[in-house]
Amino acid sequence: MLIRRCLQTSAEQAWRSLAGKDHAEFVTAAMRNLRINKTPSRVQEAVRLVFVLRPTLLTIVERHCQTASVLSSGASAIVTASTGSGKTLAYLIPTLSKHCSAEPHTRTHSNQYSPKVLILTPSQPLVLQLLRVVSAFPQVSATTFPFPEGVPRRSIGSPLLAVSTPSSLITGVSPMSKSQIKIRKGLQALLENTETVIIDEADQIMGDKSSSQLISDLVSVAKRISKRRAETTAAEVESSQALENEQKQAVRVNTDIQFVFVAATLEPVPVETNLKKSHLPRAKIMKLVPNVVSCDENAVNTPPPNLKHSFIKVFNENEVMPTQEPQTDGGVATPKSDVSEEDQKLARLNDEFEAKVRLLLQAIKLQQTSEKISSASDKPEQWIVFCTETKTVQYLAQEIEKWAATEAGIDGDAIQTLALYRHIPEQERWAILHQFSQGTVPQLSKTNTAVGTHQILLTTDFAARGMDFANVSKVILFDFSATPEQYLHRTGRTAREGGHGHGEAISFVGKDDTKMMARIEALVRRERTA
Ligand SMILES: Nc1ncnc2c1ncn2[C@@H]1O[C@H](COP(=O)(O)OP(=O)(O)OP(=O)(O)O)[C@@H](O)[C@H]1O
Repeated sequence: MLIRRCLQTSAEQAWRSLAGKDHAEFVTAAMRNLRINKTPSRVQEAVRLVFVLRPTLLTIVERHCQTASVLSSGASAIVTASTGSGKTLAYLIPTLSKHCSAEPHTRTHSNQYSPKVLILTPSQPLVLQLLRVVSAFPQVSATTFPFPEGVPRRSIGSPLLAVSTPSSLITGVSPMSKSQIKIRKGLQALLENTETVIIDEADQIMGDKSSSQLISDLVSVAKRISKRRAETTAAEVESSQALENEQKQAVRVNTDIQFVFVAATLEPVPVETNLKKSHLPRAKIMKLVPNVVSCDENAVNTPPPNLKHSFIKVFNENEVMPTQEPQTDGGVATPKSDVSEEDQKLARLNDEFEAKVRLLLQAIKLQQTSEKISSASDKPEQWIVFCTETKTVQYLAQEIEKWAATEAGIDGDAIQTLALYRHIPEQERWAILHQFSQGTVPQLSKTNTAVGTHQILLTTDFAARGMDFANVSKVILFDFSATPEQYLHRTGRTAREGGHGHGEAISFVGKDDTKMMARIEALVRRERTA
């Protein structure tokens, strides 16, 4: 424990020392820190890595200093910071620099396909997004797990990093059977050379029964592997004459497989009284990995600093709901309405829905007309509209297109709607994600060149977590969030760029959403006044 703390402190000092350096010093210090081999190609790669990432790296080092130092030390950690604050690079930089700079694999076992770093994330789009981020590190060999079909294993070789979803991991390690024994056996083979396991969106993964069972299996398999490694290493180290006592202990410490749990939301906000504390994700993690270190880089469950929140009520606040029983008022009975309560509710929901559609169209029109004032930029204005149900996404996509084609003063050709949801064919889904993340609108043939283009992604919670689109200026909650966590993740698709980005979240609030709105307003106010 003491050795681990020493390692952590020295790593923290090393990372902190990078933050205040000028460029030349920075490169030298970073390279020394990354302990890159002095072979020409490695030096070139290291320089490229440091130069390409330098501005981001500097802020990350400053902002996520505790995370960088804890992860460099090899300790298991829970990393929490708000959406868009740069958690991905905050865990990738120390993890990859540690593994890239390590001397040639000292502990390679028979399974040459076992990755050094395994990352689990809840959905396939996030798997691909992560691989895109990792491609900025030229020396890192990364792949999906299961390994891509049709690619010979020889050409994959020994990947440094593999990314998977919980369900793909289970299928990959045990394709024919879902029996616990087979899965654990498969995990044993997969983790043979693994040194770090990262669980992104950890609250979502720990909140799902089968995924959380998988994490528990991973931890127990990792314990067994770590124990075996420790025994082997201890025997080798003890017999070595060259190492000092302290060095021998340090080698022993590093035989543990490191677990890193990453999340923007980890506890319900505020903690639900009817939930047992032991069922909460953080408690579950701490039970599984008792020596885990918490790196709460800013308070957990907080919205990004530059995000503006607006709530628009779409119901008549003065309307009095009829009660079920006839009321007596001074002896005069109020007659019971002919229309059933259920029908009245349906009529109200219908009115609210229509009001939301009108508001959305008005907002688009306002955007289009204000764009005429500012000169059109080459990048489209990007919005994300969240709906609860797929059928609302499909309906809105059609409605906006129809409206834009006929509405006076609107250049329909300048507006592109993209509808994204879970059950859309995979090819189409990738095309939409690619188009929106690139911010390209190739098929638009604007008639009015003074008008900027406007790209509107209509989606469900399928795209609420983790998706990183650089230029989203507005998130509209067409359907209000059911929980504060859902609110934080949906609205967190804007105001990103490591916390430097600005954005606006507009929520349409129905009568049934008022209690949740009060909770969320309190959360947002708490953050503003903090
Ligand atoms: N210091 C920085 N300056 C500018 N951009 C940054 C900085 N740090 C990170 N970014 C960028 O901010 C974006 C958001 O980062 P990332 O996807 O890691 O967020 P996150 O914290 O994981 O959010 P979420 O919880 O929503 O998944 C990325 O495009 C990243 O490159």
